[in-house]
Amino acid sequence: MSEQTPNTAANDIEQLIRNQIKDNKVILYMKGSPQFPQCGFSAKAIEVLTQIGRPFAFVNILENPEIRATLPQIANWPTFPQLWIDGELMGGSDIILQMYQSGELKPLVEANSPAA
Ligand SMILES: N[C@@H](CCC(=O)N[C@@H](CS)C(=O)NCC(=O)O)C(=O)O
Repeated sequence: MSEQTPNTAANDIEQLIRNQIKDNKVILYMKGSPQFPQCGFSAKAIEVLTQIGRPFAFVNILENPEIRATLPQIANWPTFPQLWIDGELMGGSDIILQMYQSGELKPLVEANSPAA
């Protein structure tokens, strides 16, 4: 039935996101790419993760409008970037920076991402 299509599509996107978060222990949803962040907040998150120096996955939400629309509802967090570690949302760029400065973030990333 055609009226089921939107819900089915939304469920597919939600499942895709849940799989990304499950399959990638450190994943950043961001605007642009690590090489070319397209927002100052995403650039700040990348600076921190680059300092930590462990591999991480990323999703460019500018190229994935469905993820951009759906993730904030799943996460209950309205903005990007979003850093997820081991299935949990850490937060956006302010929290990422705070956690880095407090010394909390580096060991957490290291525990969830082996050196390349
Ligand atoms: N203080 C926030 C700033 C992030 C923010 O305001 N992001 C905006 C502009 S890049 C955003 O994602 N808006 C929703 C959208 O563009 O979909 C943080 O710590 O991450």
